[in-house]
Amino acid sequence: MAKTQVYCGMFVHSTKKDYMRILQNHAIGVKEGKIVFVEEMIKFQLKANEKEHEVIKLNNNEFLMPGMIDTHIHAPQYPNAGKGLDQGLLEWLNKYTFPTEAKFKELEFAKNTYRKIVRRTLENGTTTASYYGTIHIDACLALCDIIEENGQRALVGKVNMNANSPDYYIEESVDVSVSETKKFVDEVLQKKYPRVLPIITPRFAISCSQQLMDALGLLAIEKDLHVQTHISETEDECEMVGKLYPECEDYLDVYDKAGLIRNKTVLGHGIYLSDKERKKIKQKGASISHCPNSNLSIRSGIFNARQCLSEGIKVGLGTDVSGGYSPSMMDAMRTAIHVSNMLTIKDRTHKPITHREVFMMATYGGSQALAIDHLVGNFEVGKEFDALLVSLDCPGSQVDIFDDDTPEDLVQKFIFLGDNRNIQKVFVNGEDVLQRKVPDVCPKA
Ligand SMILES: Nc1nc2[nH]cnc2c(=O)[nH]1
Ligand SMILES: [Zn+2]
Repeated sequence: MAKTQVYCGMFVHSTKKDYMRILQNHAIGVKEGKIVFVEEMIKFQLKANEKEHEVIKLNNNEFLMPGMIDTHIHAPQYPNAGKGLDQGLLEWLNKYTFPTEAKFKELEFAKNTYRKIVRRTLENGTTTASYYGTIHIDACLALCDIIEENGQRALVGKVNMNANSPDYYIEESVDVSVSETKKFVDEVLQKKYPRVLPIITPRFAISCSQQLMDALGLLAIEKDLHVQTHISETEDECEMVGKLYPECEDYLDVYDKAGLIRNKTVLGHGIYLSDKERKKIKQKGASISHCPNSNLSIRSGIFNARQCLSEGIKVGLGTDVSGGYSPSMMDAMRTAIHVSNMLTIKDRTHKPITHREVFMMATYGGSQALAIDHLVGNFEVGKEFDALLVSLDCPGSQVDIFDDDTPEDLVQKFIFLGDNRNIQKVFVNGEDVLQRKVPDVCPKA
């Protein structure tokens, strides 16, 4: 019989009550990938038994935290990460993004690129990602296989677009777009991946007709699927949506009329949402993916995370590669703080979000945003053990520790000064997936 792995030391996670709860001298028991107990070390020591337990002791400068959850990332845009940030959203899509995504018709190119982004995000501590693919079904299916092979947890969306898109990158008709999506969803579900699910992914209201969104909304309801899309990211985009859908009350209403706003819906950005739209998002149990690096890099706007959190809206963080140049959720945490600080600089009555809120949004908040908080997101008994072993004194660490640093200071220092070198192990369902032997990444892709 497999032993229960028992990690002993310091843990940090978020709960329903606390954005950041630190447990010192605690023990977490993990059996068959699941958390079976969380208790004080003294209590565990009373029942510890060599035959049943494999004890792993953390040192003083190490801690465990939940794996990070990237609620919005475009896998096919990874080749563009760190370049082409000289345009605003709509021009950027046409000049850089659509030409790159069109290349995913080529399956080998797709596979090589997807291997790189999945490895890179895992190394940076992303245990779950909600990926946008492209319109190409074969490439999206390959992305699912590669995620599975590498041991990551994910939602994967075949992108839908049948309007206002270039001739070389558009789906032929509503029928083709819907039937390809159904085929993708069915194939993914049939494969019964333990940790990969399909997500309905209309790109945004500009590139989908109402008829297409209606059909996708029906499909999501019929099969109880997740949904992801973009909303209110830039002012130009909002203006164009107003012109394209004059019969709708507002941007959210375009999606809501189609049945796309559900408790499994994650909306990217939402910078320019009205009070009424936010109220409806909350009512419907949908969520927002805040992508701060992208919002600054392509100059979309300043999202008010404090407002959404205080209204009780579920908010996760996203990298939005490649509108955001960094695939790291640590970058997303830091940049979210800076974006919120900008609001305080403009208005001193604004209460900025802190390391505690961003930690929650990168972990538990992300799991709530993707409606997978019954499975992962924190260290509750019964959940799968998706976790990071963080070491602040590992080789290459850029974090220096001082005698008067408190446990919370260590976590703060990791958020602000840490990087992937401090992430020593990445557990998904109890397995250190960085140790997996996976096919090599082709250097030329
Ligand atoms: N940031 C971002 N916004 C979008 N809106 C529609 N498509 C995209 C995209 O690929 N990236
Ligand atoms: Zn995006």
